[in-house]
Amino acid sequence: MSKEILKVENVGMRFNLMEKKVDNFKEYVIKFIKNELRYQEFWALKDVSFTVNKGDRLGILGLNGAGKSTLLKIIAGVLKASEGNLTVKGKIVPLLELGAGFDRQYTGVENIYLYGAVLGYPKELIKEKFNEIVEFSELGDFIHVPVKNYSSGMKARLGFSIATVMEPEILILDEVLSVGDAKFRKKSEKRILEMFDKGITVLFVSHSIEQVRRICNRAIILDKGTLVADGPVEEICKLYEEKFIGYKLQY
Ligand SMILES: Nc1ncnc2c1ncn2[C@@H]1O[C@H](COP(=O)(O)OP(=O)(O)OP(=O)(O)O)[C@@H](O)[C@H]1O
Repeated sequence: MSKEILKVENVGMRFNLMEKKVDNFKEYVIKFIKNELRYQEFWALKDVSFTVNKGDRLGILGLNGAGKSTLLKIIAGVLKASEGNLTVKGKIVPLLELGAGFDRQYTGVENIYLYGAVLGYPKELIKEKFNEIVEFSELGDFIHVPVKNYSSGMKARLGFSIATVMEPEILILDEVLSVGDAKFRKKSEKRILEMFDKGITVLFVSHSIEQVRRICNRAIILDKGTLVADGPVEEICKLYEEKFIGYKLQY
């Protein structure tokens, strides 16, 4: 019998958007004191419900601004939902904005420990996996250089190497298979595919429908913050191509 690992129930996310533009912090403070700040409510997600079973590889489709990243951030615990419930039964590793958690002043070596701690890995475990992380990142001597001197691809490579060295139960991938150069992309996709063989659960956001078809067994569609379809990957991708993109892609 399939085991439920994630349950999203009636989740909603409200952002408060400033009605008028505030140019600087001083103006913000003055308006705040005078109680002149006016906000407009914006629901990025509304009443979203679905469940994910262990071993499911769920693709999340939707046009720009549909709410995909917001949903993943809520599941990862980066954002707190304004309403609804979330039940997670397993260790999550979110690959959202790779390297976003790095401290620019510190070297790659120092950031391995820092970022590892952010992901909840014990220090001993990071020590044990240290060489493997450095080797996979292919940064060579740059591992001793402050991260502020890295290119964006180098940061993403180090972030990916740290986050995937341990095996999580749920892996969240937000457009991360498109980072780095072609060689690293191939290598990172191989590492992810190896994790799949071990029955890992995956939540996957990509604008590449071809990649969703290749990686996922199930998919959902978000449209302006609402879940509008949920089913087997082929059926949902076809629906998305017809109803949202307006034509069938060649792949
Ligand atoms: N911190 C925030 N404050 C206000 N609005 C936000 C915030 N974060 C996201 N939004 C809004 O929520 C909506 C959903 O954004 P989200 O990034 O989840 O979309 P997405 O489906 O991931 O889009 P894309 O495909 O372009 O990455 C957008 O309209 C966005 O402007």
